[in-house]
Amino acid sequence: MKIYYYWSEEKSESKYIELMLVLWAQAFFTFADAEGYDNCHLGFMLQLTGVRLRIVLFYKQQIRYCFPELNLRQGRCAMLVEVKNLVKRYQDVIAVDNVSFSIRKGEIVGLLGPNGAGKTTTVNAMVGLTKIDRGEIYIFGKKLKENEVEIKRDLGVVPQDIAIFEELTAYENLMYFGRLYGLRGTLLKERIEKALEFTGLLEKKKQYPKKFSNGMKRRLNIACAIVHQPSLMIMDEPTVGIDPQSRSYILQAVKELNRQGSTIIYISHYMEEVEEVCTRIIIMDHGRVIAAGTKEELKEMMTSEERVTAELSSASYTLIEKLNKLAGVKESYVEGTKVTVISAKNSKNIRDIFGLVSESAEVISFNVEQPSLETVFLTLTGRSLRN
Ligand SMILES: Nc1ncnc2c1ncn2[C@@H]1O[C@H](COP(=O)(O)OP(=O)(O)OP(=O)(O)O)[C@@H](O)[C@H]1O
Repeated sequence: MKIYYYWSEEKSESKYIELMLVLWAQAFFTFADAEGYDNCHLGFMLQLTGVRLRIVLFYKQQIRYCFPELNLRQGRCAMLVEVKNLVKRYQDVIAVDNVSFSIRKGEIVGLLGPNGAGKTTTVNAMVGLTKIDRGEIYIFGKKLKENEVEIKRDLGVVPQDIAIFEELTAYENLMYFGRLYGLRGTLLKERIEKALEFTGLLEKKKQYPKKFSNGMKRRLNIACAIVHQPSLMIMDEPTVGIDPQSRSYILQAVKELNRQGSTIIYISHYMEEVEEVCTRIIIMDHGRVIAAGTKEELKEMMTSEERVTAELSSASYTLIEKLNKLAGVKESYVEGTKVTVISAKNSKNIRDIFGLVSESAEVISFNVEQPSLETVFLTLTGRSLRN
């Protein structure tokens, strides 16, 4: 079992005592590296503030024991983002209805839902653009309400509507946004070059965005959001209205940003994009979170049966009778030369099905059908994602 230890970033008055404590602890435990808590089941945290020592034990990223008192702020350190019971109303419309979720460092979390589901309102609240009616938001372990300026310094936002200056060149746009984040001098120039290179716009740096295609504008929008190399990126539908080539470029860039250390919240109503880039998905509808998990977990949650189809050189009713007698098979039927077999979940009868169909005729194709996220969404909401 790996053990993780975490040092609070609060100023300690004695680094020497901290060091002694670590040396003492190391005599008893094997440590995982400080970044590795995601894989750790058990951990402890020592914090020394002034003369006060606090010991926190956690299990599966949850605080289980804290001495001398439970300090929730520290408890949230394992989570990069925590949204709790968020409510936002616009007159009669409840845009966000008691939404709670948390995000760990290193994740790419997809916020998926149809138009009007409450996705943009949720992230606008997270970046302080929308005043909320109820709830709490913690980012980097700090309460947004009290630490907005500090939090925003390490946050990158790609808004749904392209937010660039058409009358400034691509380079000047980045200069503007870089300065907003406090970058100056050589560091600013280096970061601009990097952001332009990253988004494939280096050769266009002296050009004005009004001459850019929509895809290039979207890429410049992203460059402006990453120029200060934020730890957390929020991308609100960054691929709307662009050509497939630019879309693929942006999706690759999202993955690369994550490899370089950014945690990403990716909002979309394109199921296939979310499936491609996200490590976890939160599905919203009518202002609520209706499901969350990895795509495999979501599919698993929704599937009650397994479906196998086989295209054969010829298909007979004798084969159907034999298939129907197999353990776990609920139903099988034939349409022309195509045979479909529906079994209960986890029947583990694929080998037997293949055995029977291949005995009976030549197998042209054999597919074990996987449920799509679209099916998951339909099952959960009763409507298609892009209605
Ligand atoms: N400024 C506003 N004034 C009034 N109602 C609003 C406002 N902003 C959003 N709404 C309403 O709140 C609900 C949630 O909207 P929101 O934009 O958060 O959804 P969304 O999931 O981001 O949708 P989309 O994919 O279309 O951006 C909708 O019913 C919308 O009409």
